[in-house]
Amino acid sequence: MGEAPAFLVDDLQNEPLNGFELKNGTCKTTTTIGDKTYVIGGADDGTLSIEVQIFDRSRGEWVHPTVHGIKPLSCKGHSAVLLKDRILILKKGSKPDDQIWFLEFDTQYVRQLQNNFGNAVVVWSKGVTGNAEKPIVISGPSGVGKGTLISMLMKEFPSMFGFSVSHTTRAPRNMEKDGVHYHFTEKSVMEKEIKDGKFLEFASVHGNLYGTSVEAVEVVADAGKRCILDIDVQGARSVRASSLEAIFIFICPPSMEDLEKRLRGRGTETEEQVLKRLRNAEAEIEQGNSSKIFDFILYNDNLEECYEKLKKLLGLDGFVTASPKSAPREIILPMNHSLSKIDDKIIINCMSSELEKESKNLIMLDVSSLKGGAPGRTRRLDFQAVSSFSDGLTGMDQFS
Ligand SMILES: Nc1nc2c(ncn2[C@@H]2O[C@H](COP(=O)(O)OP(=O)(O)O)[C@@H](O)[C@H]2O)c(=O)[nH]1
Ligand SMILES: Nc1ncnc2c1ncn2[C@@H]1O[C@H](COP(=O)(O)OP(=O)(O)O)[C@@H](O)[C@H]1O
Repeated sequence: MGEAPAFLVDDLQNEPLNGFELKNGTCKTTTTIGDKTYVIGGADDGTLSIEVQIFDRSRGEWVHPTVHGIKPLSCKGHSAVLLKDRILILKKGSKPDDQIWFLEFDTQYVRQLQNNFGNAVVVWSKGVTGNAEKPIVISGPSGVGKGTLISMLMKEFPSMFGFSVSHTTRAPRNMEKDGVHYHFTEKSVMEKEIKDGKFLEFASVHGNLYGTSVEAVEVVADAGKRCILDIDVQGARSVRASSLEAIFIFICPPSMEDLEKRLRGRGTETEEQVLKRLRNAEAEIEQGNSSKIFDFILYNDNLEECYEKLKKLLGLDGFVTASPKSAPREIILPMNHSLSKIDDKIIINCMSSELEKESKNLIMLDVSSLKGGAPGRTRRLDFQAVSSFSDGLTGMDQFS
């Protein structure tokens, strides 16, 4: 049982409204789900950092949940709306790319963490507008050409794809840069971070530890790009079992002889490492072909042909890189706003905003097609400006 200011308990008991903003100047909101009230907002130490506490009404006590995910930066205030398995948080006066957040309390990922950590768990996930697509997981034995194919894709479509930079305990190769190819790290540091739940997946591969941090995937989504993960079969299996929706592609060599030639030709490994990678390759190819993990298997015989097939399955064949569209209009939610919810539409009534000059004082946030969520960002949010309800919600401007 944790300590929390007594006045909050009184406030909670008197004001059980969802999304209610406590009027005691602490910039907190409360959201009640069953016998639990989630109190979200400024810490009691006077800072505006966003903390989460749960008041268990049936037991009359405070619960301090384990909070996962990268939490939102402090803000001057926020409003909250309860959705099915998460609370939508709209930050006031924050930048457009930092104003929509979700606190998940009953999603698949939360339940998974709850099983691992055994107490109350909540997870933050930022909301991103637009149509960012599912991440792509690429696996295959060492030397098959994964890195080469990924580089080709990122070079041809720089604004479309972003690479998930893994952590590894292996030593950097000559041309590899820390933070670009990998986050090169100490084993003890990485093990501690794994224990703290910072990794989406991890595996021991060819004698070293490799892992994808939640942050690695989130920074790509934040940049509005589609995330590419280059991970081994064990990692792919873990991601498949996680709640991160992705497309899984396995790259196969034409033969073991070709694989050996490529691996030796690359000249980055010692003889001992080459032999270890070749030994592991047989089992990886076997699993890649037989397991149900992968949606697609591509043979990388002729590089150009394989690349064309990869583009085709990603829907990029014949894709002409379009001239950049005019930047989407951005809106900043005003400090002074109120919320209501009609089915899957959140109506934000702006008391004072730029939009008022255009006599558009309502913003509608459509949450009907939300995708993704923790670990990773929550995608497919759609903002629209509405003049008033008398419009019948027609004639709306798209903001995403
Ligand atoms: N599970 C997992 N595997 C990874 C990760 N990053 C890289 N790998 C895999 O680790 C293996 C070795 O990678 P690396 O040492 O860069 O050698 P390469 O495969 O020869 O390029 C490859 O199968 C990668 O796909 C990760 O974050 N998680
Ligand atoms: N289709 C291909 N034919 C011949 N060589 C290839 C082909 N694809 C990749 N390579 C070469 O094989 C080596 C290993 O490729 P790389 O992309 O580093 O593999 P991985 O990332 O899977 O370990 C590199 O020297 C690369 O230039």
